[in-house]
Amino acid sequence: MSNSSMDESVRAELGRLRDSIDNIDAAVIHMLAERFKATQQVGHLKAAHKLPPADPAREARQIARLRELAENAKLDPAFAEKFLNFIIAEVIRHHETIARA
Ligand SMILES: C=C(O[C@@H]1C=C(C(=O)O)C=C[C@H]1O)C(=O)O
Repeated sequence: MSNSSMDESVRAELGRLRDSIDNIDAAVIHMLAERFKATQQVGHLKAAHKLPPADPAREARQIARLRELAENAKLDPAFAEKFLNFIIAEVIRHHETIARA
């Protein structure tokens, strides 16, 4: 294989992989948008019934569940936990804003 044809096959493979990454990123964004739609509704429900924005017991159950899912999927469970905590922190911030409104 000459240098130029090897470069071309690498470029094509990189392009295929990046197309797949772009599709996955789009799916992640759409799934997050749906999740935030649901959590906003939870925020309004909690505010209407004077429930606290955060529910640490629920969070602990979710973290345990996601860590197990991550392990089964060969994803670093510590990363899965950090990722969920990052999202939950944003959700709680939204719930606090709703409760103050
Ligand atoms: C969405 C909720 O509110 C908070 C956010 C959570 C989440 O983003 O999954 C989980 C627990 C709560 O701290 C909830 O109580 O279900």
